[in-house]
Amino acid sequence: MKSVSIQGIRGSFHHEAVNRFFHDQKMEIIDSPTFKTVVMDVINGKANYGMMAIENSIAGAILPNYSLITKYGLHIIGEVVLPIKHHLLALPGETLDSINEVRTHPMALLQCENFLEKYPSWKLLSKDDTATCAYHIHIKKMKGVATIGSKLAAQMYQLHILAENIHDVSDNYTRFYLLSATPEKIENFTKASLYFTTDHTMGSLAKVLNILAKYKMNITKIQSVPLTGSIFQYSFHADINTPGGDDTNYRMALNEIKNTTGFLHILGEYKEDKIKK
Ligand SMILES: O=C(O)C(=O)C[C@]1(C(=O)O)C=C[C@@H](O)C=C1
Repeated sequence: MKSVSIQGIRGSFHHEAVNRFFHDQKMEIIDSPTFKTVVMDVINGKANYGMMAIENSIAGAILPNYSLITKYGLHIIGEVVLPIKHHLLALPGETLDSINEVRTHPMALLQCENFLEKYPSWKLLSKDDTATCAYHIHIKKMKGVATIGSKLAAQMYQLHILAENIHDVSDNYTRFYLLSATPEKIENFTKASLYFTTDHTMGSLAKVLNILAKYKMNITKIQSVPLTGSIFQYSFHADINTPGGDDTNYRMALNEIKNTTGFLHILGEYKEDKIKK
């Protein structure tokens, strides 16, 4: 059976992302405490793949993860766009009145600010991941303590849902990359992740963007990341839609971009995950 390392433990949104990507295919889930250890699991062959959150539609990009991917030369072989539905979970018998502390992942706290503002007396604690909090509440029988997490976590750790769908914005999505230590050829890929630098001359980034426009490549995301070893110089990550099937235009665009960039790496060519509402 193939394995996927996730940041956090089973029942987390990373676990949900694995389920969405692999559907009915049985995968072994490897719990890993940090994004760095997920990368190490993949590099050292402990896991075939790593699932890594890269951005949230409300909170934005997880910048250090871009650097982890490039520093360790990982390949992006898939994408998951997961609707994030947050629920308030606690031991059976608890009520909104009996709760005095909420512990969960900082992203979850950020995404549920409006709900939490209604309960100013609650102590809010940032922890490693939503599912680990659910597990601890269950195993240590933590009275008066709630977490914010998924329905999967509620089921797995026998917690009750005290309040459903407490995220501020109903359209709340997190995008994840599926990572591998070796490249995998994905037939008819519809998306590519490019990583490049431009020099500090006027219009150098615009040149790259114009080439992509000329070949009708839609940019779905562009992210600048500080270039290690330099002061205020940046590398760029661009995710683009590719036509799928005939990749002639895409290849021609890459050839032209190479001439205008310091370096150009293709981090992955994979299938786009379309948002399903
Ligand atoms: O704590 C979890 O359950 C996670 O999977 C982590 C994480 C994140 O890294 O942003 C994933 C998706 C949600 O946006 C909240 C938390």
